[in-house]
This record gives sequence, structure tokens and C-alpha cells, in this order.
Amino acid sequence: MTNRLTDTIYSSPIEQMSDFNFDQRVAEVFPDMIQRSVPGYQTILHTLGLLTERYAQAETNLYDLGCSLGAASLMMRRHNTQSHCKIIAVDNSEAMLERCQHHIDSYRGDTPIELHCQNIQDTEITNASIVVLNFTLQFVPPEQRQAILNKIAAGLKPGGLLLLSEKVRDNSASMNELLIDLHHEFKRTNGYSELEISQKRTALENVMKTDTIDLHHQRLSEAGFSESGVWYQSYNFCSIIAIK
Ligand SMILES: Nc1ncnc2c1ncn2[C@@H]1O[C@H](C[S@+](CC[C@H]([NH3+])C(=O)[O-])CC(=O)[O-])[C@@H](O)[C@H]1O
Ligand SMILES: O=C(O)C(=O)Cc1ccccc1
Repeated sequence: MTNRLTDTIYSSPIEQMSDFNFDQRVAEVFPDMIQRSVPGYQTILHTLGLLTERYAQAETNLYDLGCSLGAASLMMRRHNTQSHCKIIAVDNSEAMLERCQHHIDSYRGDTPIELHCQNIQDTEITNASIVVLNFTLQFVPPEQRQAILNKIAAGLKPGGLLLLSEKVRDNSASMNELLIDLHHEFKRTNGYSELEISQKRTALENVMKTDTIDLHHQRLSEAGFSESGVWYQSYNFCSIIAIK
């Protein structure tokens, strides 16, 4: 994207730190923030394109849960070759959705994209061939995560696909520390200062509770997915494919 606004949200000392939330300021700098903060973000979107070519089924719904500015929806729309599909993109941040609509309108595509401002806890999943949770489940309270996966598995057609990308925690405390450290180095390389890294870490503490990869596999199996596998991991960021 050209003329991308730089994320400077945590660049000055903040006296009263409040929890991270997806407001207007975050929405404005989001492409820069996610690109500089999430290792493999582009790789994951690229692979979603390949998966769409393989897994989209005609006359089904493709869901993008926690769509932010619609990057995953646009990728699915660009790669979908099946007829009579609908992309349903959901986010509970009005600021994100407003920008998402502009984004979508500025590209052409055959598959219609419907935007819904709601909690993904309330989204009905029906007749789905692909569901994307690209770094969204991590923001849902942990005790509500299983119910969402159950609903997704129930709403997917046989052979349907879930792409679940998450920041994760390692089983071993020392390995976890190392992976977090390497991620922080990645952020420094991308121009974030020590202050920005540490203030954002504090802001995320209460709102982003990470799980282990083992727990993700367990939940997916419990939900009724026949298979799940990690296809990508970079430091403490991973992406899982689950097939119904
Ligand atoms: N309960 C919820 N219901 C609906 N939306 C939610 C909820 N909780 C958080 N969100 C939304 O989930 C998105 C998470 S960002 C996803 C990136 C995108 N998938 C991408 O492929 O670019 C990831 C990140 O910032 O690390 C935000 O837009 C929130 O408003
Ligand atoms: O920046 C981080 O440390 C992250 O964990 C990733 C992220 C990216 C965008 C919004 C919230 C968290």
C-alpha cells in the first residue's frame, strides 16, 4: 500500500496506560502496525490465496472473522474461482469496518463481500467452505473460544477449511521467553523503539491471552475437525489449517 501511515501510537511515554483497543487511531495506522508487528503476515495472506483456490466450494459462504481492513476477504475474493459464493466479513470495531468498506470499494471483484459489525461470538456460520480467523481468536476471552470453534465446525461443509492464525505461548517457559525476545528483535528491526515495544506489551496484557499450540489442536479436535496442522510458524506467531 502506498502512503501508509506510520504507527507511532506507543512512541511517547504514556502515564495512564489503558488496554489496547481497535479504535480510530489504530484503524488509521493498522496496515503499518500489522506489517511491522506480525512476522509472516504477508506469507499467511499469500497462502490464504492458494487455499481459496483449493478449498472454496461453489454456492457457499466464505467467512473472515475479525476482518479489520479486509485483507483476508480481498485475498479470498481475488483467488475465488467458484460460482455463487459470498464473502462474509465480520468485525466489532466500527472504525475498522468503515475503513474496510472503503478498501473493498477501491478494488474490483466478482464475489460479493458483506460486512457485519458484530462480535464473532454472535455470528451465525452456515453453508461455509472456508472460515478465516487471522489473529482474531486471541482477542476473545479464553473461556469463549471453544464455543466459537464448535460453531465454525458445525457450519462448515464436509471438506471445509478453517485457517486459524494466532500469537502463541510455548509450553516451556524458557523457550517462550526466547521466542518473545526474538519477536521483540523483529519489531526493533522494523523500527519500533524499546519504549514502543514495552508500552504495547503492557497494553495487550489484559486483552490478548495466548494459548499453546497443543491447546489449539485439542480445541479443534473437540470441535469436530478431522485434522489440524501447523503449516507456518515464525517465533511465537503461528498459523494452523484445520479440515472438517
Ligand atoms: N469479539 C470480536 N468480534 C469481532 N471482531 C473482533 C473481536 N475481537 C477482536 N476483533 C477484531 O479482530 C481484529 C484483530 S486483527 C485481525 C487482522 C485481520 N484478520 C487481517 O487479516 O488483517 C489482529 C491483530 O491486530 O493482531 C480487530 O480488527 C478487532 O476489532
Ligand atoms: O505487536 C505485537 O506485539 C503483537 O502481538 C501483534 C499485534 C498486532 C496488531 C495489533 C495487536 C497486536
